[in-house]
Amino acid sequence: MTARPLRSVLYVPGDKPRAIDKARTLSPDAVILDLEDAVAPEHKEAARAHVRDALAARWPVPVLVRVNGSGAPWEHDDRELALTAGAAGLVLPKVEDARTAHDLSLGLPLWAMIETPRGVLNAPAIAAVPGVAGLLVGANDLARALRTRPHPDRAPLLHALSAVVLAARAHGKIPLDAVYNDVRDPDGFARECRQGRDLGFTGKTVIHPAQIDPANAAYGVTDDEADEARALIAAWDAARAEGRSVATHQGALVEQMHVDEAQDVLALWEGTRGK
Ligand SMILES: CC(C)(COP(=O)(O)OP(=O)(O)OC[C@H]1O[C@@H](n2cnc3c(N)ncnc32)[C@H](O)[C@@H]1OP(=O)(O)O)[C@@H](O)C(=O)NCCC(=O)NCCSC(=O)C[C@H](O)C(=O)O
Ligand SMILES: [Mg+2]
Repeated sequence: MTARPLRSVLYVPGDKPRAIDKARTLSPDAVILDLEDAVAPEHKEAARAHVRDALAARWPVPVLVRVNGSGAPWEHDDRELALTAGAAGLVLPKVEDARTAHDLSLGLPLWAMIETPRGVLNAPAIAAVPGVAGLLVGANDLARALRTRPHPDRAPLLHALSAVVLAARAHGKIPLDAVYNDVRDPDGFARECRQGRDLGFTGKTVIHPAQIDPANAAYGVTDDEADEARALIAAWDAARAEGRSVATHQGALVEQMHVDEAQDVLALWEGTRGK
């Protein structure tokens, strides 16, 4: 369980000051100011200036910066900006090996994007790097690199999505699901959020204001779910008080891991109340 909820993480193009201002008024659990693919080469420098200004302002949530990756002409300036201007973390695209993640863990939490076949294969080693806070799936780049074709239930990507969750969870890191490109398809978005949550992701990266509340709902906890978690814990406490090692709740076995899960649910509920 994360100390902070990360149900929705909003990408905002670094060269769009109006969108950056708007993001400050929205309710994602974190924001990524993007200097990479959302910004055309001729706008990179202006974007860096907008991002620096944005980081100087007050934000209600953590603000990460996605920098251009290794080999790009902007990589050093972008990293210097993220390090000096107050970003809460650095999002690094197309991370393919642990060495890169290690070398670029420069004092800021590193969020490694897994979006190439080599990145997926090396995801466990990348997640194991101490400075890595989490793994983000980049499904557009990954689909292109794998030569898969679009599929409504993401069947061609399922092995990679699960590999990212497995790697992150094995090392206590946070897995965040990929963006959903069609910002005018709420049903498809909700379906993909449910799938991502079922697969074990902590939250979803999003690209449009309209995707924030549905992601928060899909990855959040309802009052009924919180009540259910409390009831399960009460059943466990009663059983333990009677000296029993296991309990049942509504006919189903309850053991310590179910209680741990219920406590995670309550922590998320507490952390997102009113948000
Ligand atoms: C996807 C968009 C290009 C759609 O833009 P548009 O049609 O202009 O949206 P709207 O007119 O509906 O916008 C309404 C208002 O909302 C603001 N807005 C839009 N998007 C954002 C945002 N992301 N953050 C904050 N505010 C936003 C607009 O400014 C309008 O405001 P106002 O004028 O005041 O009413 C557009 O949504 C967009 O650019 N989204 C972000 C794209 C992005 O960041 N892409 C990069 C990350 S995803 C990626 O790289 C994939 C990954 O690497 C992979 O490989 O998969
Ligand atoms: Mg990408």
